[in-house]
Amino acid sequence: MTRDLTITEVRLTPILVADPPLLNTQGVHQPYTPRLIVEIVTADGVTGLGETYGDTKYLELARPFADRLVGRRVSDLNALFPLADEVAVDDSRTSGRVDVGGLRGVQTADKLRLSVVSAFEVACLDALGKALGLPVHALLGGKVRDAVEYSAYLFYKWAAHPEGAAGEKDDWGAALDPAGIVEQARRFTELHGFTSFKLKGGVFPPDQEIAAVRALAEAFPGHPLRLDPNGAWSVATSLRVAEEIGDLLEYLEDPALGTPAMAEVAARTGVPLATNMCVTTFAEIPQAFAGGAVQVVLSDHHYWGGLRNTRELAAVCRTFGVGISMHSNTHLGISLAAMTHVAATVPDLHHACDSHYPWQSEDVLTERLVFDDGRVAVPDAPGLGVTLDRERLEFLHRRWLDDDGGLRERDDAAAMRAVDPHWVTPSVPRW
Ligand SMILES: O=C([O-])C(=O)C[C@H](O)[C@@H](O)C(=O)[O-]
Ligand SMILES: [Mg+2]
Repeated sequence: MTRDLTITEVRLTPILVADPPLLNTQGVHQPYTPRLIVEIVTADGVTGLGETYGDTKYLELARPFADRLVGRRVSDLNALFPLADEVAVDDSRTSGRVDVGGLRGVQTADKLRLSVVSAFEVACLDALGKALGLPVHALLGGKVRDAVEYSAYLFYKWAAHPEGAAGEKDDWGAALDPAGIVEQARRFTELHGFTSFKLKGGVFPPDQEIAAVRALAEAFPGHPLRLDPNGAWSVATSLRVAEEIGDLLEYLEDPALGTPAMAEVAARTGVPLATNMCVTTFAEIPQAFAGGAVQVVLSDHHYWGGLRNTRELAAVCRTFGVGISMHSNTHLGISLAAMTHVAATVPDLHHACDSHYPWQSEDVLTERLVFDDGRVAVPDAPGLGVTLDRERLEFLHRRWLDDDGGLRERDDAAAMRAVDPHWVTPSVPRW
């Protein structure tokens, strides 16, 4: 039977999804965060789904890119990259800028394009898989495991968004000290069975975060622990933390900002360093690997340009004896499915992946993905194996349409100013 894989329509739907008041070194998560849902429709009426960041800078690239795709085939994945190069990136988006206030490393024109391409690549793979009756992991060469392990992503958090701010209520309560973090971790294990834990740090002075890691180690002896202050510490502080709790950590994530500082820390501690900040593009790899700056790269298919690029990154890491795992920002089930498919195909994935998904009370799927014993079963249904809930999509899109513009750009520092009007993004090193 011949199939017509020609793309006849691309639908782009920006949405706002509820996000709890999670703290990081930049500030706090907004009550709602923007995401973009991509639907690619083929001549045969098959629809593929993808998901990426929904801030304006991505939307302004996604729209002209989507126009260029009509008439092409969902199997022409390599053509997505030169096609994306045709879309101009506004210089003001990149000059001297870092992504999301610095949480995701440099912001280059290529990286912005790749962050958009990734959603289209995933949507093409989903459509192709549905057309061929194959799961996405099969299109990537086949799974080497049946379930992918994720870690509990612990955050310092407030009980609620600031008084008067929009937002959904959550029942996690506040977590602002070691006891609160341990309680959050317990709840994560009860709900989802996670056995490894990552604490988002850089929020409180290092001694308080050291105390939280010690409390976790005491409550969960022998379980893998990570601490990620998003580059908030000096080299000296990073070394002190490594000295004090290094024996409790699976790895320390981006203790200091930038490859030279990470290399300095790495040279003077035996604690492995992971990053989703100093190696976020292929161009950054040579310097970081040559300098021994990182021992684990946290991939993220959104900004590395998709699932196939993630596998290429894994191959480069393997070549240089650098470990690989996965970073996460706020995301929904389409992306969790995509992460799970690609992670299932990477043989040397030896660390549990990060995922914000448990923090997301809203989704655009008819059925949420579940963590069982901290793992997501790799879907074997055609494509990604997920189904869009069009009513939910419409509802979340309506929220985006109704927003006066204040929430359409993720800005954790601005969200913090709702509570502390004098708050500015802390200069680095903060400690
Ligand atoms: O591992 C990381 O650095 C992150 O996950 C960055 C994220 O942006 C996270 O800090 C967040 O969303 O607050
Ligand atoms: Mg990180």
